[in-house]
Amino acid sequence: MTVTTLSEHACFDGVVRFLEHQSSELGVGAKLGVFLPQEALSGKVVPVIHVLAGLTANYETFLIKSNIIRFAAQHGIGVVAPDTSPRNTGIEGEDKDYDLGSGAGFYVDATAEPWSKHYRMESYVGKELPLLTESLFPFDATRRGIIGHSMGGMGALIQALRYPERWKTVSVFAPICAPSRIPWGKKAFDAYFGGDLQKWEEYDPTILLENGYKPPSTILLDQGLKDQYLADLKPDALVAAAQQTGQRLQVRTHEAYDHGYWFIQSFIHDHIEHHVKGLKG
Ligand SMILES: N[C@@H](CCC(=O)N[C@@H](CSC=O)C(=O)NCC(=O)O)C(=O)O
Repeated sequence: MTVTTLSEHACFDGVVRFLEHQSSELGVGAKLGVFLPQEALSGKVVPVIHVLAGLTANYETFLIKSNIIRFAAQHGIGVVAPDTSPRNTGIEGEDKDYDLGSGAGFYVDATAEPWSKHYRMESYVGKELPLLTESLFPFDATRRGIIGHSMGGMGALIQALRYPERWKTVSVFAPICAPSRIPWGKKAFDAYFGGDLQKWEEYDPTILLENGYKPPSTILLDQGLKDQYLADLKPDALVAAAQQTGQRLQVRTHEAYDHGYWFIQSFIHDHIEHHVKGLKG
């Protein structure tokens, strides 16, 4: 397996490294970002948090814009940041829309043509990437957390609900909670799954909760009330599903905040504390 280092940057006494490798799940070259805290550079095995970004973002966005590294460094936690989709697959129209194709993989394994060969982000972020990064760095496979924003929040919820054995802790910022009911989700699911409505249900966090899927630990969800996409995110549907099934979901709303990374920067420290309790406690 060849992994190429694209660049490396000292940061908070650790290192941010951007890498590229040939992904077996995606069938194309894939880029990612990694933060290695000082402890990991000295060979100590550390907990790790994977971060899933939203539409139009890439493998750099969350690391650069969220301020996560300051707090991950304080607690000696590694960070892994994948891209938001495969790139350069050759699928016609892949780069045409901001909400479908490149930059918009929705963290699902597509089953419909022409997407199914390369658009396998669920397996990439949930299986291939943890194994790859844990083979390269001293990241503890038994102490993995996952954070997501918007489309990535949906991805983090799907991972935590469908595969609670993979993750110990989960938290989300302004996630897409009920994709099968909103325009972004309908467009993506129609393309990636076609008319297979069973798949739509399997990748809708609200329906997963309604159907009794359980997260590994309490989900922390932060939502700004000035979020320009609030009507499409539907946190109330997720809350209702969690109440109905008695699932562990802690929701915090914030009057003044919108959808962007200024909001994430303002609360990322609480998310890291949430993960520290579960991963190091
Ligand atoms: N640019 C689009 C809107 C895209 C957008 O707002 N993306 C958000 C996530 S939305 C759901 O997944 C984001 O965080 N983008 C990355 C960033 O760096 O801001 C449009 O043209 O309307």
